[in-house]
Amino acid sequence: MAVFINPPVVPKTSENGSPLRIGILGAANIAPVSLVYPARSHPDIEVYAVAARDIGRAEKFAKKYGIKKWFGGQNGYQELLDDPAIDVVYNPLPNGLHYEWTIKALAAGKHVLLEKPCGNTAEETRRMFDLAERKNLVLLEAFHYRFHPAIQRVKEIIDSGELGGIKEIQVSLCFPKGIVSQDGNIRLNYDIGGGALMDAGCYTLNCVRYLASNDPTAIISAKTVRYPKDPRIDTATSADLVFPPSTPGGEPIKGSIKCDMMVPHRFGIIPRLEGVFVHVVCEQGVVHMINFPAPVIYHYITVTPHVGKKRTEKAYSFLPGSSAKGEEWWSSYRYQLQAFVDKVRGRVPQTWVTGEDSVRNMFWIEKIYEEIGLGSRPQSSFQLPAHS
Ligand SMILES: NC(=O)C1=CN([C@@H]2O[C@H](COP(=O)(O)OP(=O)(O)OC[C@H]3O[C@@H](n4cnc5c(N)ncnc54)[C@H](OP(=O)(O)O)[C@@H]3O)[C@@H](O)[C@H]2O)C=CC1
Ligand SMILES: O=C1OC[C@@H](O)[C@H](O)[C@H]1O
Repeated sequence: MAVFINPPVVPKTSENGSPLRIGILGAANIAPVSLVYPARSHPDIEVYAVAARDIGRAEKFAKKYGIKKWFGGQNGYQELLDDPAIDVVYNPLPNGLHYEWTIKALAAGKHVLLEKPCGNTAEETRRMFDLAERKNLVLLEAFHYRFHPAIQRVKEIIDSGELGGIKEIQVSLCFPKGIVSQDGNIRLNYDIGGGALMDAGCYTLNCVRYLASNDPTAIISAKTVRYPKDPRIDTATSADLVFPPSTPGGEPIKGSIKCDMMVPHRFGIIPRLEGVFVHVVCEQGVVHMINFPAPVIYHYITVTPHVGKKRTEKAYSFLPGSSAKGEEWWSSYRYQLQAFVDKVRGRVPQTWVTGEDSVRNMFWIEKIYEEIGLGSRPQSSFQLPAHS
């Protein structure tokens, strides 16, 4: 079994007395990989509780993953938030519920690790980060891939100038039909923030902005494939964007993003697996990375200069001698958890995704939805009661 899902279990040995205790809102499919396994090898965080709408489901999840406490039923999520033993909340609810439950968690005084995308709109995102700031709490949008050394290495290569200025950045996250089940999948439900651009596309947009070290200045074009059963949902979206030049007096960068959650199989039977990459064309060469969102499973970075030898790099951990922590088997989620705990504990994390970055990412998701004629996903009507 891959080490990242079966990591060495370390004793909880916090310098601060007891480890941080984290509670999960929802027995979400992603939670074992994104949090439960990574926390096993972190000495200073314990997955302490889970809440599910159905108490039986919460109990089953808790017992399966060795979680001490569970909450369920109509008030289960709120009971978890009200538990004074809990310091941190992980929010992997459907996108359209991110806002309400993050606001409630912050109001209850908890730090929040929030799944991507932050919410349905930039306005929701801004409000969440404002509240976190007012309450002096940590809030992070879980763009886990940013914490892994591999994408950081890609950025280091293009920023070093060894290949000259950046001309074009393409980021693609497309996966074969069948991965997103069509039966009740949250990604196909408009009311709770579904859509390919929200799901996979938020990574591609985040990544192109990260590599361009900038926000787009314009959308050149965008196109989409609508879900036949609900045309408000995109099953695939692509967009061509313009970014400011990477060098003074240089040409603007062209940024292209592509996401698809239902790529048809080759000859109708063979799943296509080639659609997950970052491709950067510079003045004097090209950098290509395979599998930027799940680099621990497998990745490679090829650097092809116009003149000179092509090379292939891999970056499963930071370079020896670096002060940054990490092991070759750490997943992007484990790197992310390291940074999150560091931040909560008042240390400087190796990497951070700022609130402003998250707000801008959401702003451009909405812009692209507007461009393709689908419009933003519905903004939450939730309001904190005045006394909170
Ligand atoms: N970081 C990453 O790599 C990934 C992140 N994600 C993100 O994580 C979040 C959850 O994704 P995923 O784990 O696949 O989702 P799930 O389909 O597992 O749903 C998550 C939880 O949402 C809860 N829920 C609450 N209300 C509803 C509702 N009305 N309809 C359906 N579910 C509801 C369920 O909780 P309960 O148990 O209480 O019933 C469920 O456990 C999304 O924001 C997604 O974008 C997803 C995959 C990968
Ligand atoms: O966050 C995610 O990452 C990988 C995708 O497969 C998934 O749909 C998405 O939610």
